[in-house]
Parts: sequence; structure tokens; C-alpha cells
Amino acid sequence: MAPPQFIQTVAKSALPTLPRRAYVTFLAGNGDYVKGVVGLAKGLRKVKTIYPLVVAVLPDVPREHRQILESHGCIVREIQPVYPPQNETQYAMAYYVINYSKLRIWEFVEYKKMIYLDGDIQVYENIDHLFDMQDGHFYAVMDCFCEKTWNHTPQYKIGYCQQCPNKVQWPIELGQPPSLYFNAGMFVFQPCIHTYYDLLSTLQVITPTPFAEQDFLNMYFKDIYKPIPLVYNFVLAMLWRHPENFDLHKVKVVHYCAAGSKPWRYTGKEENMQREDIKMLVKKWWDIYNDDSLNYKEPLSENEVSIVGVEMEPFSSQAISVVGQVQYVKAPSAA
Ligand SMILES: O=c1ccn([C@@H]2O[C@H](COP(=O)(O)OP(=O)(O)O)[C@@H](O)[C@H]2O)c(=O)[nH]1
Ligand SMILES: OC[C@H]1O[C@H](O[C@@H]2[C@@H](O)[C@H](O)[C@@H](O)[C@H](O)[C@@H]2O)[C@H](O)[C@@H](O)[C@H]1O
Ligand SMILES: [Mn+2]
Repeated sequence: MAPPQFIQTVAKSALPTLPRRAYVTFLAGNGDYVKGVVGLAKGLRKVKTIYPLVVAVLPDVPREHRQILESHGCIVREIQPVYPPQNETQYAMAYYVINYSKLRIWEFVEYKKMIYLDGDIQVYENIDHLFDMQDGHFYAVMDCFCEKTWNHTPQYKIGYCQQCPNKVQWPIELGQPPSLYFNAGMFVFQPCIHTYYDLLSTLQVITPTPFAEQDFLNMYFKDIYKPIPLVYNFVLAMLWRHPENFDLHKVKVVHYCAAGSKPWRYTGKEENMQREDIKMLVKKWWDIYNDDSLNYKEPLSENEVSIVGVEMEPFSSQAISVVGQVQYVKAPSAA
């Protein structure tokens, strides 16, 4: 029987070019957002992604929550908070200030490419193909400006939205129309240590604005931003703001970001929350969250562990068999 070391070498060479890719999300605090992340981990497993889910956690995420995430196959990575320079900003939501900590994910350079997903996102169809898009761009979905959270902007005041740019034309008096603006709940990016330090140092010389890191990322990446179809980050307000722009059946990724819509906090009482489409989408989230068949299963044999441990991370133990490109190394027969 081959010695274990040999088996490992074979395993490595059997997996020569698995690209270093992962999904990544962000978790802060000891509240209920951990449920969002568990739901996301299960959703990614359901669509049979071949990539792991990394969770960037702030130090205030309690040990029990980290353990829950690991028990669902997530890779937990602690990050330190990032603070913007002090100023008088009224954030659209008070907690957005912690969102600057998302910038730490540029430091995850053991991955060549990552897809960031907010914890209040669910993935209903496989989107692994997004990793294959050309390098050198920042990919994300264009946001909608029609909700009250935008009432501090000229866009909102004149009723201009990039989702329907011809409905209200951008007035000449206001100068150039704003550049395309993405929602930062989902984006495809390349970790890079140079970019990481530059993001952090640039942050220290800007004035924070209401959409926090989202405004900042929009400013920073505006020259390499490429919009992708809204099926990759369907913000719920689209349902009532731009019903003509999409076919709900084709939506792959849902972002539960309208007031009252977080599935684990759904009250049904806030504005729009009695809509049938919202109720259906909230139920769809819960069906995944409650599905025990989507719980993470430890790899079957020690050899699988070693392959997985070396090359990828927990999610791949299922992925490998799904993709079929990569062979399991057979467990050695009983000695
Ligand atoms: O108490 C909090 C608030 C936010 N978040 C993380 O920060 C993201 C951005 O916040 P949120 O999605 O609530 O913003 P929205 O998309 O609703 O504007 C969340 O998805 C979580 O990943 C968190 O972990 N704990
Ligand atoms: O810190 C800024 C945040 O901004 C974003 O949410 C907003 C925004 O995009 C608006 O367009 C909507 O109207 C609003 O409801 C929504 O909350 C991201 O989802 C979140 O991850 C985070 O980046
Ligand atoms: Mn969100």
C-alpha cells in the first residue's frame, strides 16, 4: 500500500490547476446576521458551487457564532474593524459605519478572485461562471435610486434613476450625469495587497458619505467598473420600482435589502412587506435555511480531507464529485 505521503502527492498533482477562488461575506456583531450567513452557506451548497465560502468576521462576533459557521463548512477569518475619518456624516443607516471593514477582504490574497456577497443575500442558481470573467475589472450590479434611503441625493430629488435613465432626463444645469453606480452587496473583485493599502490610505483622506463603503468603492473603482445583469444582485425594491426591467424567474441572486425584508427579521408589517412576491421570496429563503439535507457533511475519508485541506476548503468536498473534472483519490484498502 502506498504510504500516506505518496497518496498526498498524487492528490496534489491530480488537482493541478484549481484556481484560487472563493465566495466571501462579512459578519459583524453578536446579533442575528449570523442566520443570514448560515442561510447563504446552505444556499451556495444547494446550487453546488465548487468554491468555498469565507466569512470575514469582526472581533465582536462571538465564538459560538464562529463555530456555527464552521459547522456549516465556512472558512472563518477574523478581520479588524476599519474606521473612516471622523466627521458629521449622517449614514443612510447608522450601522453602515462598520461596513468600511469590508475593505479588509482585499487582503485575502491567497485567493486570486473572489465574489463578495452580503449576508442578506441568497443565491438560487449557480453563479460560479462569474469567476471566469476577464480579470482587471470590478463587476457589480447597478443600484436603484428610488427608495427613501436616497433622499439626500439630487438623483432622488429629481426622480432620476439609472434603471430607467430616459424617464427623467438628467438636467443640463446639474452638469455631467452621475457615473454608473453599483450596489455593493455583491461584487466580483481581485484581492491585491497594493490595492488593499491604497484603499485604506485613500479612505483616510476622503469625507465619509451616507452609503459608506458603497459610495467609497464606487468612487475608487469607477474607471474599471463593469455592470453585470441585475439577475446577479436583485435588490428587492426593483419589484415595485422597475417591474418592467426583469423576469423574476430568471433572477439568480436575491438581495433582501429593503426595509423589513431580512428573512430572519421579517415582520410582514413594514411597507411593501405584504406583497405576494416578497412573501414568496422570504419563504424561499426559509426553505433553504430549514433544509437539513443542506447541512455540511464532513468528507467521507481521511484522504478526501487531505486533498480538500491541501487544495481547496470544505465546500469542494461536494464540489469535486459534482464537477467530475477532478478525481477522488481512493481510500487505501484495509491494510
Ligand atoms: O449588524 C450587522 C449589520 C451588517 N452586517 C453585515 O453587513 C452587510 C451589509 O448590511 P445590510 O445587508 O444590512 O445592508 P443593506 O444591504 O440592507 O443596506 C450585511 O449583509 C452583513 O453581511 C452584519 O454582519 N451585522
Ligand atoms: O453601506 C452601504 C450599504 O449599501 C447598500 O445598501 C443600500 C443601497 O444600495 C441602496 O441603494 C438601497 O436603497 C438601500 O435600501 C440599501 O440598504 C448595500 O446593500 C450594503 O451592502 C451596504 O454596502
Ligand atoms: Mn445587504
